[in-house]
Amino acid sequence: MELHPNLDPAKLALELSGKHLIDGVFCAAASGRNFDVVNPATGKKIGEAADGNVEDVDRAVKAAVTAQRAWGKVNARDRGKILSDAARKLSDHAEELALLVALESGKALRTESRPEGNATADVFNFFAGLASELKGETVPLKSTALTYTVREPVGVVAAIIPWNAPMLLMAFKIAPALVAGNAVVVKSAEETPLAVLRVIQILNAFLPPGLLSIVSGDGPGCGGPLVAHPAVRKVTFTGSVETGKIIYRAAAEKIINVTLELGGKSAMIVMADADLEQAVEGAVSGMRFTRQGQSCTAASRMLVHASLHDVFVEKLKARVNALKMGDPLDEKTDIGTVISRPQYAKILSYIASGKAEKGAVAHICAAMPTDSKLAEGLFIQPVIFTGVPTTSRLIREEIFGPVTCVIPFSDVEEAIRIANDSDFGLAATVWTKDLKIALNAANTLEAGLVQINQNQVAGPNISYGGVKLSGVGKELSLESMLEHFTHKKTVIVNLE
Ligand SMILES: NC(=O)C1=CN([C@@H]2O[C@H](COP(=O)(O)OP(=O)(O)OC[C@H]3O[C@@H](n4cnc5c(N)ncnc54)[C@H](OP(=O)(O)O)[C@@H]3O)[C@@H](O)[C@H]2O)C=CC1
Ligand SMILES: CCCCCC/C=C/C(=O)O
Repeated sequence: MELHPNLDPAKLALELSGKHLIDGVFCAAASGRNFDVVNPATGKKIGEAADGNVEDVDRAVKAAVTAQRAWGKVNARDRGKILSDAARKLSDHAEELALLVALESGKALRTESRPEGNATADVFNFFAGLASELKGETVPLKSTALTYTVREPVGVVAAIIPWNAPMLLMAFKIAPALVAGNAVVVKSAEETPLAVLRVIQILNAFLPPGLLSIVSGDGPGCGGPLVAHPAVRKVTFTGSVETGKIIYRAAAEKIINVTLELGGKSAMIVMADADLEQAVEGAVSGMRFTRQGQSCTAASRMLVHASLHDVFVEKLKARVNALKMGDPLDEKTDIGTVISRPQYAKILSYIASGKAEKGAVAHICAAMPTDSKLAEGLFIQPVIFTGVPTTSRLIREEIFGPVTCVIPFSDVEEAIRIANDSDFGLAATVWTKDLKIALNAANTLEAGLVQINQNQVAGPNISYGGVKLSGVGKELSLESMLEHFTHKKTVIVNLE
């Protein structure tokens, strides 16, 4: 199979190996140690990442403090212009970035990694265009005083990112932070350090040294010191609830603001009058089967009116069965692998516990790849469970794998009750032709994002973030830049 003759992702991975990017230059870890980066589709090592520790973090943060002082004084529109030029460069490199992320994450190039590369550049473009919105207000306090507010950068931001959409979720954080006048130090996820390092390298060509650094390393040894560093004045994080709590506590010690995006157990409610074909398509895209379900918004609880339940399940099975699992770099592949051995084992244990539930039926879909090169690949066949009690861990816990449950309901009230009976509250969808039912459901669902008759947002400019255990704060909107990456300062001038 001859693929992308001018771009060799294996060569790119090796070139990026064993490096942080601190203060504008590539450097090795202070400890001299690296850890392996593995292609989850083959089990083979593709490179190494620098194993960062407190020393690396301290260098990155100190460089950020110095760079931010000057960057914060650059006119906002000029910062926006710089980021807009950088976004264009990211677009030029989108295919290379897609190949790298496909290689290290196992996400299929056509369905997942290429869209991620393009969306990453788009997020930078979006925030670059918002630079003029960094404005204040005048306050009618009294006629003998001029009272106004200004938006000031918070200073140095720590961005701790996951592996499921590493470039895109990093862009959610660093694009608004930089446009708002901050410096950023990123800690990448151990599984996916390479594509994001290349993104940071590309951006650094446009930015002053030290303004945007990236360190790789493990969570407690590298992410921990970054969050705790006295000069870090804001933390923005996407990942698990457990790590989110650790970060929230550490931020509380310093009384600094955090944004936490901690995943979900999103409900998709298919009412009796729904357009079934549309709902089934929404189930396939919403569950993110093409990413092995490794999405925080995955529609992992499908509540379907009892009158449609059986036919919905049959249609969904047929649709998922048609997806091709295989080599992530092959253009014909729909579904790649899961990310790592621990995640693979965790997902399989959920599937086993689901199968052991009384009354549960596991509908296994899509064929495993047969290519011997992929024999060690972390492929899991999508599973659609039916007959699972709503008390099951399958329905209550985030699996972050290609596993969904279809749950029948008999009336709208029951559907809403089941949907809200969750510790999470990130996203939900409702499928109906009845506008009144749709809007009532939107009003009562406990979720940060509710979509009606669709399961995909077109692009940035939504206020994205959850309630309950799904996190605090918003991303991807003007509000996220203003509220989470600036302080509002009030100035009162006595005119008497
Ligand atoms: N909301 C979402 O989009 C995501 C949710 N998850 C959920 O989390 C589960 C586990 O995945 P996992 O990768 O372990 O998630 P984590 O929350 O552990 O990892 C996310 C990021 O946090 C870092 N980290 C871990 N511990 C600390 C710490 N003490 N201080 C600072 N940073 C830290 C990680 O580093 P390192 O890579 O070194 O561990 C990684 O960069 C998944 O099954 C899924 O349910 C996971 C990813 C994304
Ligand atoms: C649904 C709103 C757009 C945000 C997308 C963030 C993606 C996260 C993920 O897939 O895990």
